[in-house]
Formats: sequence, structure tokens, C-alpha cells
Amino acid sequence: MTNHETVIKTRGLTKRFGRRTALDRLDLEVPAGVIVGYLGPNGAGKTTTIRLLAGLIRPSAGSALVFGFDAADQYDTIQRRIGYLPGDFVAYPDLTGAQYLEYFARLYGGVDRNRIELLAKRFDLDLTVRIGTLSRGNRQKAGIIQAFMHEPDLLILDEPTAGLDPLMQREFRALLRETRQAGRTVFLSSHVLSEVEAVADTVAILRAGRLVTVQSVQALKDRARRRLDLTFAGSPPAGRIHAVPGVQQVTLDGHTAHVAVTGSTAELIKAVAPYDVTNVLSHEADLEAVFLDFYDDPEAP
Ligand SMILES: Nc1ncnc2c1ncn2[C@@H]1O[C@H](COP(=O)(O)OP(=O)(O)OP(=O)(O)O)[C@@H](O)[C@H]1O
Repeated sequence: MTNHETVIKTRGLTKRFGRRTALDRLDLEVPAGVIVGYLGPNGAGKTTTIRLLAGLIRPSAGSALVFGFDAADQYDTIQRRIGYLPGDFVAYPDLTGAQYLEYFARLYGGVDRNRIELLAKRFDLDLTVRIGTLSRGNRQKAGIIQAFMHEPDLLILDEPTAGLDPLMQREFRALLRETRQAGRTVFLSSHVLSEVEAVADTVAILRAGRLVTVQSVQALKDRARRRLDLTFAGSPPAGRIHAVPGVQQVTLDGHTAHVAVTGSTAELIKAVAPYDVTNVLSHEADLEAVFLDFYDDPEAP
């Protein structure tokens, strides 16, 4: 597979449930080898999109192509190349983890048993325990192994880290990075911004069934406001700081200037360098605020 391939391509993809439009004319393209985070408030249509891509439901209008095949009509052709993790994953309670994975391995036309065992070890999952008696997090691990074990070219993951403890989330992120490294593609939905920010190349934001924006994580960070506390030996050069492009706000507190700036902070640092700066404290970019702007529906009552 070349890295220029378009893995997912939707055109006017629409899903209605009765009179409710869960997904409204989605146009989305995902190239090979990237991790896309699919974000949106509750009920935005994330799960609906994922189920359309996984061929589980049919669109009311428009189309979803995966590897150039129609996700609804030609799913059998692409099934082995896809790893799918459903969101509300309550599967086969009477099977042990091993039996459950064996069942899927047969569906995928065979999977290297060593790979299953390696993944189970990596995620610290006991495969001899019945799925029904596993904790939520451990059940999620079984689902993750099921999605990754046949090394599919595309992973479609609905809230993959739900229920995982921080250690396992870290392991999962490492697995995602390895997956991208291998040139494979990941489409994952999430509510957790920090988690998407940590792994995704691109974020797509959905609101009330409509795609609001698709941006690189870097572009979002550039948009975000950053706060810097600059402390000077003497009085802060407030006028000079104000004049720097991107500076939004300057508040003085003794020898310290609290500065809010959008985009790069390089210009600001350059501008104050000739003054006697004794300390610089940089706070994390406030991505959350950028997202809330996108989430906020100006047309809502
Ligand atoms: N099978 C269904 N029948 C009727 N309505 C549905 C069905 N599935 C989804 N919906 C509706 O479609 C809309 C989108 O739901 P969806 O589950 O895709 O949202 P989501 O973004 O995944 O939400 P969440 O973050 O809460 O999981 C919601 O209003 C939901 O009630």
C-alpha cells in the first residue's frame, strides 16, 4: 500500500433514524498512515459514522468508501483489512477471552496465535477468564486485542480507551503509534481531548450530525491561546509586549507580566530578550477552549 492511498472517503454520507438526522451529509477523506481523532459532544453522530464505516448500518443517502469499496455493500471484500472496536461492547459473556478471540480469528481467516498471546501479555489480560466475569476495563482490552490481532490496514475504534486505567491507556497509545509507524490508518472516536491530542495527527469535529472542522492537531495548537508569565529584574516593558503580534492580553503584577498570546510565542520571547528577564513560565496551550468554541452551537437556542 502506498501512503498516498485514500483509505476512507465519504460523500454526502447521511443517516436518518425516523425523523432524526443522526449524520448529515458527511464529506470526509482519510489518507493512509494517519491517526484521525473523531470528536464531538454526546449525540453528535460519532458512533453512527463508525457503524456506517464498519458496514453495520446502511446510509440513508450518500456513500462511504473504504479502500475504494462500498462499506455497506462490499464489506465482505474489505472485512479482513479492517479492525473494528464497537463502543458499547458487551460480547459473548459465556466465552473465555481465548475462545472469543479464536472465534474472531476464524472470521478473519486465521490469526497468528503468538500475536494474540503477545497482545494479551502486553495488556495484562488473562485469556482463561469468561468475558462475562471480566471488569469493564478488561473486557475493553479483549475488544482491543480482537481489533488489532489480525494486523488490519485500517482500525475503526469507538471510544477505545473507555475503562482503561492510565497505565493501559499509555500502552494503548504506544500500540497506536506503532500502528501508524507501520503505515496503517486509525480512525478513533473520543470524548477525551487530551488523549486525542496525544496521538492523533488530525482531528475531525462533529456537532449535531455535521462536520464542523477537520484540522491538524498542530494547527489547533497554533490557534490556541497560551499563557506566559514573564518576570523582569525591573518593571515589565508592557508597551513593548503589547506591540508583539498575537499578544491578546497583558496583566502586570509587580515585576511579572502575565501574557496571553495566540500562535507562536517566539516573537514575544525575542521582543523581551533585550530586557532583563529573570524567569519565564509557560502554561499549556488551552486547547480545551478552542474545542469548546467548535462545540458551542451559535444557532442553538
Ligand atoms: N438506532 C438508533 N435509533 C434511533 N436513533 C438513533 C439510533 N442510533 C443513534 N441514534 C440517534 O442519532 C444521534 C447520534 O447518535 P450517536 O450515537 O451517533 O452519537 P455519538 O456522537 O456517538 O454520541 P455519544 O458521544 O453520546 O456516544 C443521537 O441523537 C441518537 O439518539
